[in-house]
Amino acid sequence: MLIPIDEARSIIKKMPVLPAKKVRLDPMSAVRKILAEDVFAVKDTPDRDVSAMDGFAFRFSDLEELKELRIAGKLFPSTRELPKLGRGEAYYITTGAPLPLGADTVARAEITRVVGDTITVNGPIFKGKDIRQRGEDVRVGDLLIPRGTYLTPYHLPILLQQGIGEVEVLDISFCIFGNGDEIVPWGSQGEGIPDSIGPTFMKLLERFGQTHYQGIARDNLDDVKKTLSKCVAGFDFVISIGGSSVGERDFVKRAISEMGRLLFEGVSTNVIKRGAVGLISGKPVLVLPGQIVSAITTFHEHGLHILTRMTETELREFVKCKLGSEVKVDHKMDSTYLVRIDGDRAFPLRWGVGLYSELGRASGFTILKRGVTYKEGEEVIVQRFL
Ligand SMILES: Nc1nc2c(c(=O)[nH]1)N[C@H]1C(S)=C(S)[C@@H](COP(=O)(O)O)O[C@H]1N2
Repeated sequence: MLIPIDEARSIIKKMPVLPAKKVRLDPMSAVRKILAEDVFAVKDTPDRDVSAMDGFAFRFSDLEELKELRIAGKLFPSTRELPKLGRGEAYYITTGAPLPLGADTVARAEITRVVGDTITVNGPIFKGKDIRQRGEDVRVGDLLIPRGTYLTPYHLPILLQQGIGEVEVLDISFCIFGNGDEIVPWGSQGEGIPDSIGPTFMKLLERFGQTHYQGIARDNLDDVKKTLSKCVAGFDFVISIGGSSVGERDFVKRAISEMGRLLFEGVSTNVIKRGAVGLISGKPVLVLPGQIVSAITTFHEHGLHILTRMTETELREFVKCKLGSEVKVDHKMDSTYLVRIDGDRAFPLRWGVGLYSELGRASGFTILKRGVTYKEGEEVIVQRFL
């Protein structure tokens, strides 16, 4: 029986889930994983007042009064002992070097003139110029990266610069398998249709932990059950692809019912309608349809919701967009549409469950009500793809 999507959502909201596993990794290894803790700054950045330019550091009031300052020494980023600035003195300083004690201004090299051991400044200057203040970028205790963030190489410099040696990231293990006598495992040389959906999830889910490819279950109840058993025994989250419909050889839902509990077998929303959710030995089993657009959208609808529950962190991203063109929903049920987001507009793409060509263009999907004609510019909620 197909149930309304709201009912499926409330079943997922209430289903028992085991808490997501986590692991502490060094920042380099944590890139392209999902952060499982808030990361706070452990030090001010910069950790002291430093020069923003190559030039000379001095007290602004000395320059105003004396016009000419005496060069008392040189300071580099490696300088440890900070000299005290005497009256009328300036220090040669390079970018990133700490200021001498008492200095409040830097004049960059281009506007200073050096004659012997003195300098004059010939250019715009004011108190505080070209200094990066301690804590200007980050202060101790600031929230640097919130949990749930997908760590990218752009997060790496802040972690490294802060000297943070380890961060906690999600470490959920996924077991992924396909169903169908016509399918051959991805990468194999045999005759048949190579699995193109399993590998997609292998890559997509890496950010949540580890992914394992269990290959293809043959179209018989025994093999589907055997495959499910292996997955459930060794992994936290099981993803079955294909064999989700009502064909004579679609066994996966029956296998789940016999081995555990099928929480729902489908929803009355087109494209994602055959996606189902079950539990075997406390492990979630997500049944994805064997059509690429259906599989991806169903994963985002049900799978990310389950992961959000397991991690107690909202992993889904919803955005309000204006429809880029009119959509007439002339299906028998509410329907899922791929969209491409451009600015604040969501442009519907071609409709279909297996349009590989559209997936690469899509930013996410929206679910629209049956029988309704949505006008261009009308607001819709889009769930963004990972
Ligand atoms: N008779 C029938 N066939 C059907 C459907 C259905 O609802 N009824 N669903 C279709 C949809 S929406 C999808 S995505 C695919 C799922 O394919 P699968 O069984 O390989 O997972 O089956 C299609 N075939």
